[in-house]
Amino acid sequence: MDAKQLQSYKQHSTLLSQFIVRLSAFYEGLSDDLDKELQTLRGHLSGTPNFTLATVSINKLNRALQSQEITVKKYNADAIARLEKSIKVLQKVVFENEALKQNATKQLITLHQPVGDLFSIYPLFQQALDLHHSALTGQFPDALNTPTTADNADPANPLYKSILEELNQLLDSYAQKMPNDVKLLDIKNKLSSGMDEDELLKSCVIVLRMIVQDAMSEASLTGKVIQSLHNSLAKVGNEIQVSMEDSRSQFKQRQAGNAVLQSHIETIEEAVNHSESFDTLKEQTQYCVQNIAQTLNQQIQADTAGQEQLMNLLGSMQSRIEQLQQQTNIYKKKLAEQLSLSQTDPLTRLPNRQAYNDKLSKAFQKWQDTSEDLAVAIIDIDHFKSINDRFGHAAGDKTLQVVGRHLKQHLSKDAFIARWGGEEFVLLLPRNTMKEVKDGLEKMRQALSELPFKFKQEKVTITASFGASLFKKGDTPEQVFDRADNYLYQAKREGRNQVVTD
Ligand SMILES: Nc1nc2c(ncn2[C@@H]2O[C@H](COP(=O)(O)OP(=O)(O)OP(=O)(O)O)[C@@H](O)[C@H]2O)c(=O)[nH]1
Repeated sequence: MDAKQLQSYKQHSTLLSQFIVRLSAFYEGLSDDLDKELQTLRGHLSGTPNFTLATVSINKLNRALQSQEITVKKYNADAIARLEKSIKVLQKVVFENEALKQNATKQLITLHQPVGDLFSIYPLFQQALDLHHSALTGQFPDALNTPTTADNADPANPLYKSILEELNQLLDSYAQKMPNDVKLLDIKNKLSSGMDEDELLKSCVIVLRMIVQDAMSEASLTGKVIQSLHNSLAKVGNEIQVSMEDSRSQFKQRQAGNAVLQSHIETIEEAVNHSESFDTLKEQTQYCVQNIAQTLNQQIQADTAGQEQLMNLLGSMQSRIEQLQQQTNIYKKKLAEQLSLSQTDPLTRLPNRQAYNDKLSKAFQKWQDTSEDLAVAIIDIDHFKSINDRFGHAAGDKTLQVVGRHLKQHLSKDAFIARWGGEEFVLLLPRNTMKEVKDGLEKMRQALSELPFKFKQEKVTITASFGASLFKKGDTPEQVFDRADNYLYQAKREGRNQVVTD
């Protein structure tokens, strides 16, 4: 080897050593054993490289890297499984947000593609993070290819909107229970004047804490009532036990007394049969009669004491049972109130969706049994958002109350109305032909459009769109509801303020 070749060889080996040192630093962090060996290798190659020792180190690293490959594959598979799980959870949470739901589905499809190396997992994490970020803030990063909004708490974001609505409804129901609660009033005020994302989250936490506390005190009250019922029943049980034992011992005493009486009577019989003189007979009989009178007296006393005891016991049992009845009545009333509260929309005081579902299942059963006509109608106030936007949330609330009352007033006795949610109401109309349903809804619609609303000195016309459908053979409640809902959207599409039916 000449000097030139030697020089070139030295240059190559220095370059290679530097490259290996850099590459080894890049791979640091995969495992402690690898890190140690990589450090050793870097030591052998830095300064004046010692290739003999470096070769030993490289051989060791080769073996270690082979087993690391399996670990990395497992790590990738685990990470993908976790990502999939978290996106599926997210999908359930954002089920009302079409854009997010679609992005989540796209992500799931990407996650099903094979992932080879360690680095291709990072973009997947990045996408999942973006998706979660969008769900939390309503912002859609460019990576998700969806429109972005500058404002985190974009009021047009459906998720933000639905959280606001839910919060509003919760506040309404709690405001009835605690009309003077400062925190609730504060949240209500902030809600009506607009909330940013931070405030919305803080308010949700406060309301959640309130719900948990309420549920806990409810449970503790229930526990106390049950405990008190249990104690009263245990006392009644003990008293009955004592009374039964007393009765048993009284019965034994009476039997003993009867035996004494019997023996005195037998003695008299004996005396009558065998006495030799009248005086002896008289003496013996007198003695026995005295004993009989004494025994009878004792028995009468014991009976009276026993009866008094029994009367006392019955008296105390009666008052305890009355007490129990009072307690159970109070509790029954409370349960009935709770049931009615849980089935009532706090704002309009109309039955809520839960109550509608209960009523529907009964009405559906009846329709199956009797085949009597049954219709479902859905009513949606037109451009309701603009009432909120122009006159404020409180005006929107008032409108919902007035419209709810108006609709209820126009219903026949056996019809049922519930607030479905937001600005939507749902009706169950039994024993009406389609024509009768349509005529009735038409009158309702007409009368609503003539109601004199006035906000901030401005006269406002409120109208609503109606969709209705009759149960037909083989229908499920969901199918009828969907048909009515489609008619409602047809009414909206065709200009609003109209009724569309089968
Ligand atoms: N004040 C108030 N507003 C509510 C309540 N529930 C829902 N909303 C609002 O109702 C509005 C409904 O708006 P959209 O679904 O866009 O419908 P819309 O403006 O009625 O328009 P169309 O239905 O298409 O005629 C949203 O702005 C909700 O915030 C509530 O309890 N009180």
